[in-house]
Amino acid sequence: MNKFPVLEIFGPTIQGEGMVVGRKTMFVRTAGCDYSCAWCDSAFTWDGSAKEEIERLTADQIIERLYQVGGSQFDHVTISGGNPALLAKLSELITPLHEQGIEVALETQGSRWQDWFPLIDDLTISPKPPSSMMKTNWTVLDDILQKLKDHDRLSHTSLKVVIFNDEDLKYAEFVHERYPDVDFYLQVGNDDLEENKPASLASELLDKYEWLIDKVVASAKLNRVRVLPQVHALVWGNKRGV
Ligand SMILES: C[S@@+](CC[C@H](N)C(=O)[O-])C[C@H]1O[C@@H](n2cnc3c(N)ncnc32)[C@H](O)[C@@H]1O
Ligand SMILES: Nc1nc2[nH]cc(C(=O)O)c2c(=O)[nH]1
Ligand code: SF4
Ligand SMILES: [Mg+2]
Repeated sequence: MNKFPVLEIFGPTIQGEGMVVGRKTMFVRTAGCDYSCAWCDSAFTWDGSAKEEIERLTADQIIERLYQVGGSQFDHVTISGGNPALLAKLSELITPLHEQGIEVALETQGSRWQDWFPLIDDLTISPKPPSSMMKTNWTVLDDILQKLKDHDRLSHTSLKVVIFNDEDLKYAEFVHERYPDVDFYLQVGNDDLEENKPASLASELLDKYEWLIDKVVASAKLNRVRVLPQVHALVWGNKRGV
């Protein structure tokens, strides 16, 4: 059995972002990322600061832990990271979850394809805008979306771009024009990752949400789109494990 690097297993909570926002879910957060976004809200998964907390678990052990933590109060698991798409054998986790009637979602940035992507029920691909300081490999992203289309999985797929500034909005317009058939989400960027008073953060983020809504409303290139904040950040701030 393969062992997967896991940093957190938590929930049930709600999915705070994107295509299934509000859905009651458990989270499995894997360690390691091929990116290092300037504003990553989960940098502990790749910057070495939590390396003592990384556990190497088999799929069976992850499922056992999910039930220990979540009881029988869940039927949906979201795999995030880090970049879980670095892990070749995740079907070992996804297939048994499906066999137990549990739906599986994935959060990834679209830098790597894995042959288990077509198994995912709610697949969020989140290419990174200029403010992240990362560079999108369009050949790879084109290939991922083509493969999902070939597997007839576009109805289970969404694109989600985090927005911090006008340049990011231009990037989002470009992404949406390139993949017009894929459901498209714009998400408020949180640039105050140190704030530990949820109420103060929520008030800042709601101002940014209003700014983003105004910008999207004014864009002729962003029509078949949805605009969302990170609901978990509004409710719990920058707290980990929620
Ligand atoms: C931490 S990432 C992990 C999954 C994968 N590496 C990715 O980036 O898609 C989960 C989601 O959080 C978003 N995110 C990260 N930092 C953020 C921030 N400061 N504000 C808003 N969204 C953020 C990412 O863009 C991504 O959509
Ligand atoms: N509640 C909640 N929703 C989320 N959606 C995406 C998350 C992530 O960090 O990938 C996340 C998270 O960490 N918590
Ligand atoms: S790709 Fe995701 S986990 Fe990796 S650095 Fe960027 S936001 Fe963080
Ligand atoms: Mg998060």
